[in-house]
Amino acid sequence: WVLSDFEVGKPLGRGKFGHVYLAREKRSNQIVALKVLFKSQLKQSQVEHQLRREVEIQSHLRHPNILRLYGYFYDKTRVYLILEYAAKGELYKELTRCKHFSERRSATYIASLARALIYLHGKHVIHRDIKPENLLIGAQGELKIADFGWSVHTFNRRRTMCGTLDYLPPEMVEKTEHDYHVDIWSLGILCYEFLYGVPPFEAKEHSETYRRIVKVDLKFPLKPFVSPAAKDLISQMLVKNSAHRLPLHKVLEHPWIVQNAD
Ligand SMILES: CC(C)CCNC(=O)Cn1cc(-c2ccc3c(-c4nc5ccccc5[nH]4)n[nH]c3c2)cn1
Repeated sequence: WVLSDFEVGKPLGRGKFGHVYLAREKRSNQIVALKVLFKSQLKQSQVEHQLRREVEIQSHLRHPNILRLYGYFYDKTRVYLILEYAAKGELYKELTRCKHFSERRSATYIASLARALIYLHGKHVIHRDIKPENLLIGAQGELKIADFGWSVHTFNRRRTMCGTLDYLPPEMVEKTEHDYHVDIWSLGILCYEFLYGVPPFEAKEHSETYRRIVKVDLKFPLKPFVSPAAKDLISQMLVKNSAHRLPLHKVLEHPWIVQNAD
């Protein structure tokens, strides 16, 4: 691929390492999201090797709820990633607009994320940044995990450096070992945030958020009304001991998911 294969359109978003543009591949007329990364910035952040590895992993992932990486190319100064275009944009903007989602919409999203995570764990890939900022919505309203953070493999220092702490599980806050159970914790946080519009351990100060996470200080507000079944599922995922968190296949069998997910 070369840049002239594409007709580049409006910017879709700005990431830490570069911008994403709407683009059309001229021969096929296929609409894509073209992410442009500056080599200079990659070099100074020493992420070139990590980027190469993530591109390698992502290009082999095929799942309806994981944003596709179709390919990549580079020129003298930039690296270009050819990504799937998600026609209905960023999920967190939709969540902000709606304040919170219905139980049916939340359960449908959680079920598709659980299936995507089962697929990823089957490929020994954990720790996707599954917070709202990293989720996009496809043309049919389906959820797409768009891993902005390149946190595909086991270690991922990125999250603790910047971005929200709300999604960190106790074992990460306490800097102990962590494994794929972290994704079940994050799914529980996401389910809570879909239903209430805010993450469960949100606090003004980081130190207070940390304290609430390690204590699993889980409280369910009276408003908006959320069914006991939904609270039951969240309570089985936000468990301090990672081995006791509800396994992903059990999430898909939970009554709240079975009764509410499309
Ligand atoms: C290291 C590499 C393999 C990671 C690859 N993944 C990423 O770079 C993550 N990433 C995805 C994007 C991204 C951002 C926005 C979109 C969009 C999109 N569709 C929109 C519709 C309306 C308004 C905004 C939209 N953004 N579709 N696909 C995207 C893809 C940016 N970074």
